[in-house]
Amino acid sequence: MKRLGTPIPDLVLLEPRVFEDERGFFFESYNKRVLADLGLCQEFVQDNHSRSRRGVLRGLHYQMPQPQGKLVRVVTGEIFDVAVDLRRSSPTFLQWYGVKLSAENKLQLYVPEGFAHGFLTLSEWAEVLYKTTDFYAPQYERCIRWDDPQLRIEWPLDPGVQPVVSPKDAAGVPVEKADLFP
Ligand SMILES: Cc1cn([C@H]2C[C@H](O)[C@@H](COP(=O)(O)OP(=O)(O)O[C@H]3O[C@H](C)C(=O)[C@H](O)[C@H]3O)O2)c(=O)[nH]c1=O
Repeated sequence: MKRLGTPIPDLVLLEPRVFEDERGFFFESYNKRVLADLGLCQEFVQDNHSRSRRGVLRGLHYQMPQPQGKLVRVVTGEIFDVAVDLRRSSPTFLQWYGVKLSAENKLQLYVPEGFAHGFLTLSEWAEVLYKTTDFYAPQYERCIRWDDPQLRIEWPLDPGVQPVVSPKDAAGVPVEKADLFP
């Protein structure tokens, strides 16, 4: 597993070592010791799996209190994965980063606690697996609008095309009104 840099130091992009042969491929999608050697010593307590059709946008979500770090990967299709730094004390406060994660590139993104997370589905279908560092707590769930005018996230949407979002996400708040991290 290689640790690749991102413009936001705590946001980590990982590239697994893939073993290919005439049968197909094998790779360790998660190895606690390997991640610890790369500086990621988080304990994960929950695995999530979602499937989305093209044009679905899930996010921007975070929990407060009880924030979740998330280790995100894609096993079918492709997504544009986005993380936003919501930590007021961070030099990259309110900066966002987006990256294409796909079954093909096998890249993984570690989104730390204190970040909002969301993704846009780029393929006909995408299945996203992610580990979290704390348990789901719906009572603490927060949602920032995906098209927040201050964040100006450059989602790869065709001009004039709106994403498919849940009613909860359609009711997301502007970041200026959101509860943010210290
Ligand atoms: C997140 C979650 C949801 N659920 C239930 C609650 C709902 O009945 C149903 C769908 O939940 P929701 O619409 O919140 O799912 P997403 O929109 O994919 O939410 C996720 O999307 C973005 C990308 C994230 O980063 C978060 O992990 C998470 O908020 O699953 C659970 O039972 N456990 C869970 O951990």
